Amino acid sequence: MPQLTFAVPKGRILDEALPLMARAGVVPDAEFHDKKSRALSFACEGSDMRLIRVRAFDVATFVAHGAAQIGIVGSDVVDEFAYADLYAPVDLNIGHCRLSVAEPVNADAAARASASHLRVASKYPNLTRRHFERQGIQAEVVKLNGAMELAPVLGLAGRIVDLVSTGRTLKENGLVETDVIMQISARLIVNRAALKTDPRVGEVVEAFRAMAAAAKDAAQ
Ligand SMILES: Nc1ncnc2c1ncn2[C@@H]1O[C@H](COP(=O)(O)OP(=O)(O)OP(=O)(O)O)[C@@H](O)[C@H]1O
Ligand SMILES: O=P(O)(O)OC[C@H]1O[C@H](OP(=O)(O)OP(=O)(O)O)[C@H](O)[C@@H]1O
Repeated sequence: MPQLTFAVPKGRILDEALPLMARAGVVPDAEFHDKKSRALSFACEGSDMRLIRVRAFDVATFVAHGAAQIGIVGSDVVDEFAYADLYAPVDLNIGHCRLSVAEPVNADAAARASASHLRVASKYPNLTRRHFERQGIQAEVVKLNGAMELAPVLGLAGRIVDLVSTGRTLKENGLVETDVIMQISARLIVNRAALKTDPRVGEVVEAFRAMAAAAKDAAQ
């Protein structure tokens, strides 16, 4: 059997995910923690699994295409892509935030209510379009990869759709949250075909399921 590949995101979920992974038996080798290392692929202790560290959106792409069989990623990314080949069986209860619409504090509420078309800056074009479609509004999405909060001030878009946790970033950039589109947390994801054909994938899912259930019991 070829080596299993587990994809993790480089960003902020990783610190919270590593202790959960360890409880499920997935422990990267020492090189993973070496800040000077330029390696992107790492061995795991006590197993022949390989860990790859990639950008959050790319975790879903690697897993959906079967290049990695397992991964960890925010449900924002899972829902934005909606890949048919990707299955998200375990809520890891970390990386909590929400996807929201925001606009300048001093925005004209009357103009907003009558708008049938608007321009929105977001890293999530599909979720953004879908949200406004449900309200009968055709949204033109300007795709940005970060610092969405700058778009209204600079006239790039009237509103933004972005992740919010404490709300500090919105506040410090003169924006106010107007709608919550969805609550988000990190998920274990697997490639559906790999889950069907490779028993090792199911074993990893069960280990994470048991770990998540034990964590939930401990929290109650
Ligand atoms: N403020 C936040 N609070 C909690 N979780 C967050 C927050 N921002 C993002 N997340 C979660 O963490 C995931 C990764 O976010 P992060 O900001 O680390 O990546 P990124 O900088 O957008 O990624 P990349 O650099 O690959 O584009 C998001 O997809 C989301 O699920
Ligand atoms: O509500 P808050 O607690 O302020 O968090 C929200 C911020 O966190 C995320 O950005 P991040 O810090 O990951 O930077 P980036 O996405 O712009 O790289 C998100 O895109 C917001 O900008």
